[in-house]
Amino acid sequence: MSQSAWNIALLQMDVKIGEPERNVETVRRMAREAMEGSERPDVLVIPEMWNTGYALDRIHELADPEGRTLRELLSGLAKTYGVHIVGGSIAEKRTGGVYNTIYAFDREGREVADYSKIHLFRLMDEEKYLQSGDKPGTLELDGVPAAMMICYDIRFPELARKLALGGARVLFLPAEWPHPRLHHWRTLQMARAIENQMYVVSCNRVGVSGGTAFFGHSMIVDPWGEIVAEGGEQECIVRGRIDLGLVEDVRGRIPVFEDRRPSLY
Ligand SMILES: O=C(O)CCC(=O)C(=O)O
Repeated sequence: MSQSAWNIALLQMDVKIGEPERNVETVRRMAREAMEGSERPDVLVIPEMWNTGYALDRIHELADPEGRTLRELLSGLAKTYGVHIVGGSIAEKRTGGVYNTIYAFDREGREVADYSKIHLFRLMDEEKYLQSGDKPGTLELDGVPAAMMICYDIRFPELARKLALGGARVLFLPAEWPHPRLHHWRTLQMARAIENQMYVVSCNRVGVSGGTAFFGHSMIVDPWGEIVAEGGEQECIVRGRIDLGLVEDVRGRIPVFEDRRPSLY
């Protein structure tokens, strides 16, 4: 089955640094709230590192071993509500260290994909505490090819292009992106959406942690670069509907992929 449209709900939460249990309660509450009302979402998206925040100096003690507890939680929520979940990213402990990893689940609660952030953000010392993943993030939901990146990854156009050439029609982007780079955040998502003619669906956190203020502005950008939905700076659920047929329409009108000259650059 290939779906023609999705209702999306972005759980733009305030992540409490170093308090996984409180953050679990927030995710449970916001997932429940997202499912209320007439426009039931098809997909829920959660921010980056939502279990721990950037408690990097304690990350080895706080990270979820193999992501076991949180994978069970997210799978249970997906099954209970009959919704796909792109489970933000979590700090998870594996052999070799702590990874910043997205797990994704389908409406039956089956784990369908995982992706560990491959570009670690040196401005926030990630490379000192985290291990980087070594494969791009692809998934399929309702037969729709999609992709996953995390926060800083959006600065790497080569990665988004590779995922689009691989067939992705929607790019999911959990993030913890702070002030003062709101202009970069919005512009980079619009650019990736326009140049790859795909939806970009991001979920950023809000709140202040360790002196850093996170601005939210979770977004859904369509393949023309138009903003379908955008959050403010408070904790909230950002909702929007995406028409998956628009991807083929835009790709047909301006055939960027066919017009590429990769032998020249
Ligand atoms: O690239 C940026 O400006 C922010 C990236 C970031 O905060 C992250 O990857 O966690």
